[in-house]
Amino acid sequence: MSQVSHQPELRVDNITVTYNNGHTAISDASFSLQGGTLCALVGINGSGKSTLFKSIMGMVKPSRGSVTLDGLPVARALRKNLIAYVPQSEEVDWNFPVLVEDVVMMGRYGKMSFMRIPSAEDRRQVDTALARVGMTELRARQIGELSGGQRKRVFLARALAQQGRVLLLDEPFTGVDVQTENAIIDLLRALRDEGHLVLVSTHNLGSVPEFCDRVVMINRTVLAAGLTGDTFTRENLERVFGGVLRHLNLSELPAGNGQSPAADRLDNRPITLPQPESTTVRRVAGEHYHHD
Ligand SMILES: Nc1ncnc2c1ncn2[C@@H]1O[C@H](COP(=O)(O)OP(=O)(O)OP(=O)(O)O)[C@@H](O)[C@H]1O
Repeated sequence: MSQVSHQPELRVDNITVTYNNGHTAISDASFSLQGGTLCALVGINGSGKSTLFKSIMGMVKPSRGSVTLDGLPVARALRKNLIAYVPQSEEVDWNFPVLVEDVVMMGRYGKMSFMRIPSAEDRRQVDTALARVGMTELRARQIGELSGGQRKRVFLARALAQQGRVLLLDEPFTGVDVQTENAIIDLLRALRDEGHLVLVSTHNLGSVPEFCDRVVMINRTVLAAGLTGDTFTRENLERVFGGVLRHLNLSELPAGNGQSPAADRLDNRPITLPQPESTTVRRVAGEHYHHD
């Protein structure tokens, strides 16, 4: 992606999303974000993070409220290819026989004619995107032959090739090694510096103050949103994660007075977001960590 000419504004206004089975996953959720921002979306399992992404992507339709980009209804913004989405890897069929470079070329489809014949520019953007995620050497491999971390890089490259102004990433750090996590973080920072709006859901709370300018905290609605130093506080973490946050030493976090950036307090400390399962092994802040 190149420097964006104009910084986008994403507005989510009072959206409510109810699935066909009657379950309301999000109620009255609102926040807005400007370009040149790297924002974390945090919340427990089932709090509605993927639902929020899917409603921004027009994949589920809110029964109330609206999502706009620069004042355009999101459907129009999507038709203009302004928003790119990197889904959770579980949502992808890995048995589908397709080469890495073809997956990345899919990011260009919205810019091609009906015949989908790639132009020199399309090929150049695919080359650039593959290089930015360090996957040039594996471009001719089948996607199903790659490791989990490599697959994540490929889908990130597909989003880069799309050249959207807004980039949504659903848990890009799950199952990746520290080196890949650092590479992804560096890339997201570069995109932010180029003026893109990057919204990333993550379970790795320890890395949030380190790399995110802003945070949106949800549990079926937006409970807090703002600058990380003001928002990623003990008080708000307790509201979002409640009693399940027993592994976090809350006394070491700021109390929520906006004075003290949480980043100073969280360096190199493993913080976990407990899962509903009774026993999980999770990589937290670069370490393998076991809890019951
Ligand atoms: N297609 C669907 N039909 C009915 N309910 C759904 C559907 N998709 C999700 N839900 C429910 O909506 C709620 C929010 O789900 P969502 O996937 O948005 O959560 P999440 O925050 O992304 O969770 P996780 O951290 O586990 O990925 C959950 O209770 C889930 O069971």
